[in-house]
Amino acid sequence: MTLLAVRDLGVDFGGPPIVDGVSFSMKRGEIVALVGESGSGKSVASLALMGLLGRGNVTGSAILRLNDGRETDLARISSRERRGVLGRHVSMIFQDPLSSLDPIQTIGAQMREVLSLHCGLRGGKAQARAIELLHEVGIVDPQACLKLIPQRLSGGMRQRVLIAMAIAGEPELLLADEPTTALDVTVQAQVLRLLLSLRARSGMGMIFITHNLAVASSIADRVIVLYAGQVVEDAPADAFFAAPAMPYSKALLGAAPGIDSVFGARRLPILRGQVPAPGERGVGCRFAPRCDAMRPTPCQTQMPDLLNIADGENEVHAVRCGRWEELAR
Ligand SMILES: Nc1ncnc2c1ncn2[C@@H]1O[C@H](COP(=O)(O)OP(=O)(O)OP(=O)(O)O)[C@@H](O)[C@H]1O
Repeated sequence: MTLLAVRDLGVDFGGPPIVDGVSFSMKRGEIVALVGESGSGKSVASLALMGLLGRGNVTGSAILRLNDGRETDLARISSRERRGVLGRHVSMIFQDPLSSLDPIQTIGAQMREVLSLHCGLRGGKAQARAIELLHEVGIVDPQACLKLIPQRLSGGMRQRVLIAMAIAGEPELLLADEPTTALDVTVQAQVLRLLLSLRARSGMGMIFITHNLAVASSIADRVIVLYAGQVVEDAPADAFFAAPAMPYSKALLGAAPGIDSVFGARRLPILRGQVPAPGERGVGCRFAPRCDAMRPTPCQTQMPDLLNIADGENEVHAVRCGRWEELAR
């Protein structure tokens, strides 16, 4: 069953569009990795689809189907509605847990605030639930942790605390923006395992933004590649890692051998050239200037559509390349 349907999402801040025509769907409980080089629009697209950008900057829709069957368009949500949705139906965690936590308040005070806001719990009930949540995210001594300020915790512990806060309201959708990037590799693997176990237990869907293909292959059911503000490939993770169809995806994977677990974690390899800035995109394929398979026609003259090339009727493996069929032979 569909959890989120993003249609034709676009973002501009008064200049040329930063993100345009982004469409994808995700199912309940699915983990989608949103990958792409720096500047490809991952953060801007995800803020837009969480309703965190001004409505004047966003076009298109991001329809979230809530557990109770109601639907809400996150891209067009009012600030009043947003207060009822954030924390309860959608939650977020970011790369740097320290900047997401208040440095002078104890973890206990911050967790009680979240539990009061999103779950209506106060006093002893909030305390008990905070302990339960910290326990759930693998903190060995929750009572001691509640008394500490964030500075006293390790990076991995802080990220666990933030995850505990993010799941307090039992959201249907968690957006995780590079949540393991600042952590060392062993802790990174622990946090990924934790997120996988939370998904298994709660059925929460996740959009996982990452630069790191090893992380994506460790956690994702589906991979969506963003390039210069557009989706260029959207595929089940198995198909993506076995046989990517878009030359950009092939280049990324080809330049990052041995992707099989987070223990071999590395960031996206550097390909020649750069992602074109929003004002510097040509009329054709945006990857054409960097593509080894580029032909002047159609690559430079025509923007390829995002085409579903999956065999099965209900499957999606979409690719934005005018030559994908030739290249697959
Ligand atoms: N508030 C803003 N006003 C104008 N341009 C912006 C704004 N925020 C981001 N951009 C531009 O949007 C483009 C995409 O940025 P975004 O942060 O979404 O990329 P990203 O893929 O998340 O990169 P990274 O992985 O480095 O975070 C960049 O060219 C950036 O300069």
